[in-house]
Amino acid sequence: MSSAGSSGPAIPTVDLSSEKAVAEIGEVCRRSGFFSVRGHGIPAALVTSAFEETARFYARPLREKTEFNAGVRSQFLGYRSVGQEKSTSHAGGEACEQYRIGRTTGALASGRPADFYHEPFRRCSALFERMAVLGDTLLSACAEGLAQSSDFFDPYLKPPMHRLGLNYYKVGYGAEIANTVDYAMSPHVDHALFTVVAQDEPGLEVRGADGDWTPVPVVPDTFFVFLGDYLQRWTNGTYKAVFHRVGPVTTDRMSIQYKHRPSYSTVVAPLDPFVSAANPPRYEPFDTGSQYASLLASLIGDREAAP
Ligand SMILES: O=C(O)CCC(=O)C(=O)O
Ligand SMILES: [Fe+2]
Repeated sequence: MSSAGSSGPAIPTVDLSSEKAVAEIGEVCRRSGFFSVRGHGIPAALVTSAFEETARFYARPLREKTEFNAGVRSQFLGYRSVGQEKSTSHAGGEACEQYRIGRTTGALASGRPADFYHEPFRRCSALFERMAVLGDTLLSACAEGLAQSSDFFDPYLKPPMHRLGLNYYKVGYGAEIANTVDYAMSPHVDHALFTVVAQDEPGLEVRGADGDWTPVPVVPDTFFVFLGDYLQRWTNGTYKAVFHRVGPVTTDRMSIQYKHRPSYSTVVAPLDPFVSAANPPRYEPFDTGSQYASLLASLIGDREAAP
């Protein structure tokens, strides 16, 4: 395992093409829950074209972007305008424009099909598919790192509800929505097994076990991976979920975040191998269907355009 990062605790880098990768991932998920990956096989040109496509979308006039508005009927796929997502830590909103692609579930009444929301994002959709394969590889390694079989989590991902997020942080967006904090996205833990991030400019920061924030550098050909709530909950805290935020933005910035997620309505609670009389469940069950959907509705509201 090598290290990258100019300040704060070093960020370990795992080379996925190495035989040691599985052991390293297991170790780092217990220790801090975050690491960089290289040797992942996703072409740099695909990531570059996904960023270019994202920039082209955000350069469109607002009235065109709002045709793709996220809401209950889109199952929160699509466009979230600046500040539309409320902060969980201050009175304002998140100082960025956002977009989500992913599949919908038949368990909820759907309006427009997911294809409609993917239409402006052909390259990002191709990247999404590659990320899902990478996500499966990482999840197998996470399982093996827990001394379980590589397919241990597979029954909970049939079908998965992965998401690709495309965020744009323009300088001044915080002031535009009268935020009184200087960071651009509030500290939070993701509702996911883990998240894989590409940034075109630095800005992402992660909180370590010591409570200090570490900036995540932009390193060519690497992605940054951090664990979310669901793996911490399933493993009863053996694996660590990572608080993260986006600091003050001094240069326009984009991020692409891939969230590896279980199927709709999976109830995530500490699993048997991680619970005993000496180690009782430390987390309540969380329903990734109804509980997750009402959380999104409370944070994002419903601005979906009429079909
Ligand atoms: O922009 C980033 O780097 C991270 C965004 C994020 O944390 C999220 O969308 O959940
Ligand atoms: Fe996040």
